[in-house]
Amino acid sequence: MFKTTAGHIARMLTIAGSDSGGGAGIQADLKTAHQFAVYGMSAITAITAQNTLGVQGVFPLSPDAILQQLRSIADDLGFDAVKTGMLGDAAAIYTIASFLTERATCPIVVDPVMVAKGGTPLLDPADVQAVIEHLLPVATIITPNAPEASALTGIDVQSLAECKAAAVRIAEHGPQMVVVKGGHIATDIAERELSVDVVYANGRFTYFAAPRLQTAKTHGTGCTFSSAIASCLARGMEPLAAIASAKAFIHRAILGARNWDVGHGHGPTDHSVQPVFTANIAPGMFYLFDGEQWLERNDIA
Ligand SMILES: Nc1ncnc2c1ncn2[C@@H]1O[C@H](COP(=O)(O)OP(=O)(O)OP(=O)(O)O)[C@@H](O)[C@H]1O
Ligand SMILES: Cc1ncc(CO)c(N)n1
Repeated sequence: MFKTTAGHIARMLTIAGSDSGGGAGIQADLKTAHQFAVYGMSAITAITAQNTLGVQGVFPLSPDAILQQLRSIADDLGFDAVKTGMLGDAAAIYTIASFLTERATCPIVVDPVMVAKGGTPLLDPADVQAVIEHLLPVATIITPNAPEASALTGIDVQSLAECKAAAVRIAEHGPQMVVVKGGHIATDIAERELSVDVVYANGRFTYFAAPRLQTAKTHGTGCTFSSAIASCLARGMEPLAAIASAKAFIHRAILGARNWDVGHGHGPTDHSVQPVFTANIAPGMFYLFDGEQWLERNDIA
């Protein structure tokens, strides 16, 4: 599938929570890295007892346990990109942000995980300010969903216009690129129901859209998307091309699992689908994924 230079394999480190159900968190991240032919490593921040119906328990690890994992990885294996997911609380955020400031010289994708799909908090709501003050400044790319973009900005994000406004506000805190994901927002463009991810960087918006899939099998979509971006960055891809590849991958992964019978609630996605790559992504354009390739759509920009 992929060719890697002899002796070299791109390495991606995920700093996130464990999902016993296997569809989100560390498990989704490592399955995704593997599918992009990237070597995956993990520093676990918390163990969750979780399935497709919800979260039954959350067991945070101490900042020291998190830091020791990070040091073990940095002292020996190294990494070409980092992704952060569920971090739990402000103490974990300070520890991880200081580690990344001292030891990471590679791209960092921050998925500011706050609440699981069923409504269980995965970050103490009082600690949103720690994300803003400590995590946003170290992020190369941040990938909030609509409720997370609302929590980070105070803007009630329910439409494309509000995604754009929130992206500009979040960028003021330091990340080089902001992706406000459209999974929670119904967007009708040219009479099609689309899931549109809004990307903001260097004063310009770029849009990645795909048809909205009518399915409840969306457990872990955000984790899969952000770890696909980090995997592509680890491979040396440009940020916009990495986001396009991740969007195509999550679209295919949702499609791939729509007839699965795994669990009784929000089922997981299929991480075994093939990635799709494109090199020709220009900032400022609107792109639509048709399941096979990206189409540039000037008419709906
Ligand atoms: N029904 C859908 N059809 C097509 N794409 C979708 C759908 N739901 C989500 N996506 C895509 O999946 C990616 C993740 O978006 P989403 O907003 O669901 O993240 P999330 O809420 O953080 O996910 P989670 O909390 O389950 O990990 C985005 O690229 C989004 O456009
Ligand atoms: C561990 C974990 N991280 C992130 C999410 C968000 O999907 C989840 N449900 N569980």
